[in-house]
Amino acid sequence: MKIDGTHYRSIWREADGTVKIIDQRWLPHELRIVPLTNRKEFAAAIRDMWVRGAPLIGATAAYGVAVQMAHDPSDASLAETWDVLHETRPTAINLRWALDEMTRVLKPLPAADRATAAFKRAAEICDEDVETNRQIGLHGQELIREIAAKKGGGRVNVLTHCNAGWLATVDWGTATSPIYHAIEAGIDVHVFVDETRPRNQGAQLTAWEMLHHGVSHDLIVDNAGGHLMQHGEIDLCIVGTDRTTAQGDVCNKIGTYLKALAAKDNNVPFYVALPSPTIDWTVRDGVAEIPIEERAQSEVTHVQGKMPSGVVGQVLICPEGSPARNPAFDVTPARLVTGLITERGVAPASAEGLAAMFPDRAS
Ligand SMILES: CSC[C@@H](O)[C@@H](O)C(=O)COP(=O)(O)O
Repeated sequence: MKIDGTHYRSIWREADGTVKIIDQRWLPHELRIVPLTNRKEFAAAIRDMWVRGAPLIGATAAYGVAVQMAHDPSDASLAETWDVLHETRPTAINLRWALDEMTRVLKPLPAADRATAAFKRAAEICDEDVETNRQIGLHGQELIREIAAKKGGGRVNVLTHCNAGWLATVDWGTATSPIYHAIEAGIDVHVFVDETRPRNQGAQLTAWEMLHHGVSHDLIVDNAGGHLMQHGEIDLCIVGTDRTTAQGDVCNKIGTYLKALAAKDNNVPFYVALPSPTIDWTVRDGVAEIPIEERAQSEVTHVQGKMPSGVVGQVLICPEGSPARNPAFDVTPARLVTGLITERGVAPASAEGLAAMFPDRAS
């Protein structure tokens, strides 16, 4: 997407072969672009969230494998890279999907051919992600159009959680793609952006995206969504997902489940936008089977912001020494999900719905 007239993807390869990312830890205060040059840096970039968002984590891992293949294309190196990158973030299934895909392509090749093939496949994974998200946008746009029509062409109010925007993918975003497409199609859309504690991806990233793309929006605290729904201020919710099970349970950023409960109680449609690599066909019961990443206590006890001095830093917001818990994701059961917006269309959130949409993938 464009920032101040320049088109960016969240990850790309320069003509000289260097892989670059937007270091998202500094947004919205600074647009910092950094190269990732070796496996250690790729692992740190994913673990410490220089990049984040399930599809972008997968794309970054793919390039991480490619950079490692240029350094050491042996079988041992390929296998070790799978392990090193896979352990960085346990919940987003796109990470495993991308590592498996790179291994599938590279394993049968002679070592001497692996680096070239790896960069080619990583670039394709990025391009496929962009096209997939574009398709998600076109399907999701129709949902927004239907609501606008029901409102006699009135403004459609969308609530979103975390950042499932272009920064979380290679481009377009998942949850934001329907919004961007609807706006391009002339539909009047307003977005309520959950701040999304603890790391505030909504406040720092989604609000930044909305601002730069001229999207009408309000930043809200995480606890405001239910109140706004009770008062008819939300027409639909669209969120992303880090892993959706074969029966349609949706794992996403912590707090998503509470929004889905509030939506159900207020008859607000609750949609989840996802590319097919985010479906984990090997699991059914999301609550029982998906590993939930527990992150550092400091993400809860501190918040990051720009100080009056202009320095970006962290401040303690609780008594020093108070312990904290920090589960990074939760699971919204399929029964609370109105539909899954995929690149092939909108599927009911059920085993049957997903199997009918992806007969070639479901087992
Ligand atoms: C298109 S991104 C979907 C999800 O990955 C997104 O909603 C989310 O939960 C991101 O979490 P994060 O911890 O920032 O990686």
